[in-house]
Amino acid sequence: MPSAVKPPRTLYDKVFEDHIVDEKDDGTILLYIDRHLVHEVTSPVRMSRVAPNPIMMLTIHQQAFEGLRNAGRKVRRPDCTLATVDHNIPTVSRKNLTTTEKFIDEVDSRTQCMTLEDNVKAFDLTYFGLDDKRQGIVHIIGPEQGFTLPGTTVVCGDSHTSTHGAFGSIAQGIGTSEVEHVLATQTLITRRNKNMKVQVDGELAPGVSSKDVILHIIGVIGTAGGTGCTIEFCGSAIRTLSMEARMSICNMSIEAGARAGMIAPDQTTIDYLKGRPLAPKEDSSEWKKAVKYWLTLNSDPDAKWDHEVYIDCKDIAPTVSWGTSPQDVIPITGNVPSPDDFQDEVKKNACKRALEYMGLTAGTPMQDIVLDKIFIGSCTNARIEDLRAAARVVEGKKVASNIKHAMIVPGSGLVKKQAESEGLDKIFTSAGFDWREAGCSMCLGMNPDILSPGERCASTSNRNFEGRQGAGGRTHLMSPVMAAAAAIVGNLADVRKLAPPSTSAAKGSPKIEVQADVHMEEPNSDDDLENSLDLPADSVSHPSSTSTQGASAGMPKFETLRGYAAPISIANIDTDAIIPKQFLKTIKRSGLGSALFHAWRYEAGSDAEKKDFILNQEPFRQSKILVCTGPNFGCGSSREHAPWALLDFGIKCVIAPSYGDIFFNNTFKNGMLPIRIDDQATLEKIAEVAKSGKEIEVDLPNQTIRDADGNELSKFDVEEFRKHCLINGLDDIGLTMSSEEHIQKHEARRTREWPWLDGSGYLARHRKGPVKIEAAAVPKTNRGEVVGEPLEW
Ligand SMILES: CC(C)[C@H](C(=O)O)[C@@H](O)C(=O)O
Ligand code: SF4
Repeated sequence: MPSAVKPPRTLYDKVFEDHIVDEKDDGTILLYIDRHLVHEVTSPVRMSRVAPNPIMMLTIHQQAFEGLRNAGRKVRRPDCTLATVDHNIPTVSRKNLTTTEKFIDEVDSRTQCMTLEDNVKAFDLTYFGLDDKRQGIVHIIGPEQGFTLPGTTVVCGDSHTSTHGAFGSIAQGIGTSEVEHVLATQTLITRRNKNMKVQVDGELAPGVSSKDVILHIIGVIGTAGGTGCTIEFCGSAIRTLSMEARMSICNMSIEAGARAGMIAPDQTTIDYLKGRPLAPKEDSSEWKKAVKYWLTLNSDPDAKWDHEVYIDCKDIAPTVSWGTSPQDVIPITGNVPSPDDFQDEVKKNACKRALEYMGLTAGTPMQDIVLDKIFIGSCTNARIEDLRAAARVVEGKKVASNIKHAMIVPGSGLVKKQAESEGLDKIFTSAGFDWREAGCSMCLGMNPDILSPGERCASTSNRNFEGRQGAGGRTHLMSPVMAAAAAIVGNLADVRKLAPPSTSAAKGSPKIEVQADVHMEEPNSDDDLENSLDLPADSVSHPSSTSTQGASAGMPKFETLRGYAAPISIANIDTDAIIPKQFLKTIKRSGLGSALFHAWRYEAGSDAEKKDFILNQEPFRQSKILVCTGPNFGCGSSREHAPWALLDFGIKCVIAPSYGDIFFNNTFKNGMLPIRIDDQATLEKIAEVAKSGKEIEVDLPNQTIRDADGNELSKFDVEEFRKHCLINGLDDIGLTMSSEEHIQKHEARRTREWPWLDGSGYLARHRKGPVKIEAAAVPKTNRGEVVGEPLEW
């Protein structure tokens, strides 16, 4: 008889299993999503709908919400969806704010924000707009409001969704196609991640914070170290950290290549959640039931790990980045490394390239590096605790005269308000800092806050990619106290020499007097609520009479692809490089081919092509395939604009040793095929054929790559479900729609076992539970044609 005893499981396994709606034999899983955060950049755009019949190729460019409208679909769980604007918005004073339209000067940014505003009204979603003091970076406001809860699944069209894993939730970034899928079905088609344990033990030294811990970890395991994994951070050092510090760590799991990061909930988690507006009411029976469940969420002692990493705190110093990848880190006491310090060729070349971009000479002491700008902000480090820690360093001192601009950008309106109530704004402004409104700001510079070419910045953000904070800009990543110290000294600096050393990460460490926490505010009445949400009174009701029947749209089929293949040999090509941020302001998915690899393809500030870039040479201008011999292609941001740009250029297939997980997923959603070839010699052989300018053939049905004469170059693996969808041009949403019964069953269990997860939006009291979707028996295009065989879940 099979034993009823479950094998030992990890925290991830436990939460994952509690969300499985349905599972297929090949390991494809339909996962229920408890919490969906939405922002303006990745929600308006919808994948192009392409009719499967090549003669009638019809491409319709729709917005995500527009796609729902056209298919007669609703947002299934408005009560589990929370939207805000953060990436595009100016961070200048909002004193004169009247409307978004008048406030945002830049046309494309304005359009993106206004499109979201229209959509949240039409679909009845909770929205924190520019005039709402709860507005802020999406990963700051979720936890702040108690929207993020332990044991939940959380998604957002944003890679740093990993932040929310600090609560013991499975929190993953998704692409725009998946955003639409979640809006329509409240589920995600996914697979199990591998389990990786990163155990950090010991005591953090003075001046060392959680940011140093995560930078150090990434330095050790590399930016592809966590590929395919959920990392659980554990160990005595992690246990002592505050929730804010844990969030900074989980936030950068994505820079470690992981799908998600998690920390088991404990008393610190529970204390943080007490009284948050969207958490169950303290001392209610729901709260007690929730706490009991939350405390069961930890890894069993004998749980099996796919990878284990052990870190001793005594090895962690205040850490800064020197290069253009988050793995390029070094203690502040070190010197700029040299290519000769690296053994393998790929790393030597990456170092050479990074030093050139960063304008650095090997051997220079890090503390001799002179700065131009300081940025304290971002979803990694713009919480109240970060600002308190930075203020302690800055108090009574002045920003160095060589610093052109030092900005503090709080993560949310409530962080800003709290900081002001503690007088932190005064400390910063007296020192010469600019005190701004909440938003993503110079973390990626989609708004006017950017670096000019050649400018060097000490930044508390999470990415130091080429051009990340502005074309030609140079970013050094570090903790808030280190950025504060750098502002005062004018160079990269060691905070331990400057401030009374303290560990900003330790629980209960703030030395500044804290007034009542304004994070707890909740609207008093429905009128208040409707005013602050900027919703017309009648919009807080009720499903319209629109049919919920969803016709599924098709995708272009992928069978055999023959064409020129462009060889590239760079490691860690991030999606910022594939398509820089200035091209993300579109509400369409088309026309992005000209922006592909923009900084590498064109001379700075002009349309003139760089002759040596492969895609500017014949016959590679006509490439249909890209062969990248460096690992971790498409790492970083979740922007689906990256596959859209490749596709629009004409590239439908990428061959590489490994990929960023979100990029890998996004390609399939667009009818593209990413192939993993992990044998380097085989890959080099394919790249050689590509380089010779001869065509290559990728045969998906037979999973074979051939040269132009039909000789086999390699076999490749592809998951059965994905292959089936590609060959038949199937659209995921249509497939999931046919699982309505399973979804309803899960929702009934959810209401029974985890009642606090229902109706958690502020508008819940007006709502009557999930919006029912009806099964579409056979997937169809939005013009009614059947696409491929229906696939049962
Ligand atoms: C715009 C968004 C897709 C992106 C992300 O996913 O990370 C952004 O937040 C970033 O940090 O680059
Ligand atoms: S990484 Fe930067 S741009 Fe991306 S969500 Fe966080 S703050 Fe915003």
